[in-house]
Amino acid sequence: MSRVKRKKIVFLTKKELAEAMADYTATLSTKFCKERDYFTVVLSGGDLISWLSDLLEPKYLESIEWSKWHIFWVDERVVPWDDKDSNYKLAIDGFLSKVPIPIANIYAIDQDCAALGDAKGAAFLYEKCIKRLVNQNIIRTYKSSGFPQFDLQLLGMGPDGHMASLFPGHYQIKEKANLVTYIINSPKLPPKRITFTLPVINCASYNLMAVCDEAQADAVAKVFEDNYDLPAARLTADTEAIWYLDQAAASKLPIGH
Ligand SMILES: O=C(O)[C@H](O)[C@@H](O)[C@H](O)[C@H](O)COP(=O)(O)O
Repeated sequence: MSRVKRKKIVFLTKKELAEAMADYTATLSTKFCKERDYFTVVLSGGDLISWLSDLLEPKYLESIEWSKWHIFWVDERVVPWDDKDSNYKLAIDGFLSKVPIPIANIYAIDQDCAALGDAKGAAFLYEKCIKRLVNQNIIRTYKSSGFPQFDLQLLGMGPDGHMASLFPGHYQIKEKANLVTYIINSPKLPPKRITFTLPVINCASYNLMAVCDEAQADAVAKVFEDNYDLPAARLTADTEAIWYLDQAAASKLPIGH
């Protein structure tokens, strides 16, 4: 399994963090569109989507090869697509409806499972969708493992140290065989969710974890002490695992860290 050491950059403001995230994403878009004609991007929920709005600036809007983007979710709440808690809805409303990514390249969870609250079915069908795209070579595979390798994942962390829907003390963090798993008693509401498993998350070429605000500062400090009880401390990547923090989120890191 990939084991790159996590890096970090601390930004003075959220605005600077968002600008840097847009620049990072645009640079990787250029790289992967040139190398393989596709750019596979994995989103999470939470505040992340609002920070992506810098990509709507004309300099990016006009230069990015949006038609080559393929969009996935590292985790999704199993609620109807139009529910206020849906990560799909959040991303569509805040970002995806404003850029020319073909709708066929946006891979939401199965609509019926979402409407019925069928987390197990949603996880099964999302895994099937990922495997189909691996067979079509839209998603690469990680070395010889056959695991999907996404180009860029944009992640967030909760104050308890969860990432995606992998929560401390819940067994999903140990899942190694499946690509996608599910939880029906998530400590963060809503309770039913699907999530990529840790091996899939860590196979990605680039993982950018963006964390702002003081509520996450204790968890950030524990992650950088390598406290692996926190799922987010286990984040690596094939090429780069980078943490973008604002000053408040970084405020409990030891001086000089
Ligand atoms: O759907 C979700 O709940 C998530 O994808 C989750 O993993 C999120 O990324 C973190 O909880 C950070 O959320 P905030 O950005 O809101 O702190």
